[in-house]
Amino acid sequence: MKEDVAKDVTTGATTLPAPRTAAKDTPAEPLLVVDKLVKHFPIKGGFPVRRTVGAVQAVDGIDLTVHVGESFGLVGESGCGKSTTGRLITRLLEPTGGTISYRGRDISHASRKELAPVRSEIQMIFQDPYSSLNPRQTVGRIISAPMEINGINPAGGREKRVRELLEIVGLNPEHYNRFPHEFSGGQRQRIGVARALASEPKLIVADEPVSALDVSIQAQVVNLLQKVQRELGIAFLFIAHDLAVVRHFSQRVAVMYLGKVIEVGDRGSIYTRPRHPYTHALLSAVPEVELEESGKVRRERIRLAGDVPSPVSPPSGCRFRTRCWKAQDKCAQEEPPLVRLSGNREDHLTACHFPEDPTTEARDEDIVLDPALAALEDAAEDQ
Ligand SMILES: Nc1ncnc2c1ncn2[C@@H]1O[C@H](COP(=O)(O)OP(=O)(O)OP(=O)(O)O)[C@@H](O)[C@H]1O
Repeated sequence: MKEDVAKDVTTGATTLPAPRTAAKDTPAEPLLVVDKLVKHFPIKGGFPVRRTVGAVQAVDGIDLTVHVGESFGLVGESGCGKSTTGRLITRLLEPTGGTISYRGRDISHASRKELAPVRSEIQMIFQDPYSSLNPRQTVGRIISAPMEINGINPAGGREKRVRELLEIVGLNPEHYNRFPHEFSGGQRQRIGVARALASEPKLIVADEPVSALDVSIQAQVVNLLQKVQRELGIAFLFIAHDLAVVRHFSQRVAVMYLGKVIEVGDRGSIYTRPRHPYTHALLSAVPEVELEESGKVRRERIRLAGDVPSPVSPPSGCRFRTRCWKAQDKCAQEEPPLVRLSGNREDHLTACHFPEDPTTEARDEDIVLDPALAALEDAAEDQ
């Protein structure tokens, strides 16, 4: 992103510099490799001496690979360990076990000093655009801070670059000296995107970046992130509980349940032929308002019984078995490995002893997007 931002001569609009990778090519080079990653938060108890009496098994042995320039979606219900995974990858948290490799280098336990060159390349966008921006700093200060920290000196100076970034994210460069409270939620999230871009990242971990926003605004911010991902070739780990948003944005998707990845694969495969009952249930729970209105047959919604069990003492074997309508004795005894099932594409892996039928299809119709997101998706497909 050191390239100068070009002015479109016909419209005068600022456009993004040339992409680092051909956005529509299938990315193959691994950027981030997560191997058997574990994060257990200790629970302290006892009196008078406090000791560890248990652990919250927030992330319990997950494998993920994000390729250069790829958008990878991580989905699952609240509490399944998505945010913890994002914070481990950005090294805001120290892993309990496993490894995180970035561009072939193990950064799992790298010191602050060792992490310094990597920190600028891996950025995070947070869920809450209100608490993630310092209210006492101007927008200019907020966005230029990563450049200062990482010693980035763009041609023309940092202020010029901040103004360019404001324009790239759809904000008025004249608002350089304004404070966060002067902006709406969507605008604040755009400031968060500009701040993430300021350090010229190769990977952005976006943790529920639109879930706090109004649906109409969500579409705009997703559109911006998609533009950034495609045009700058920045890889994204897009964390969301909303399958519709992830489908719109991500080329590959991993589904988490209680600290484990239970299914992973390319978007088409996961959404049209989910093999894990949990993925199937999540897909069936996406609102089908439009489907009803259009008179199409309504797919039966799978209602998951009960709540997600406690990550302090997760069920034996398959963690989903206590809510699964297909569970048998084997599910309590043996943890199902995450493997390719027959009939699936090579990169579609599922952890289930009794998976869904591979011929189950037309799942696409289960996913009815909010009209604003649907319009956006249509526009993206036309490009
Ligand atoms: N610092 C912490 N100390 C103890 N437990 C924690 C800590 N952070 C997260 N947890 C627990 O780890 C589990 C996973 O939390 P996490 O926030 O990663 O889930 P999530 O899928 O991102 O959910 P949400 O969307 O609600 O944030 C939860 O049970 C949570 O209570």
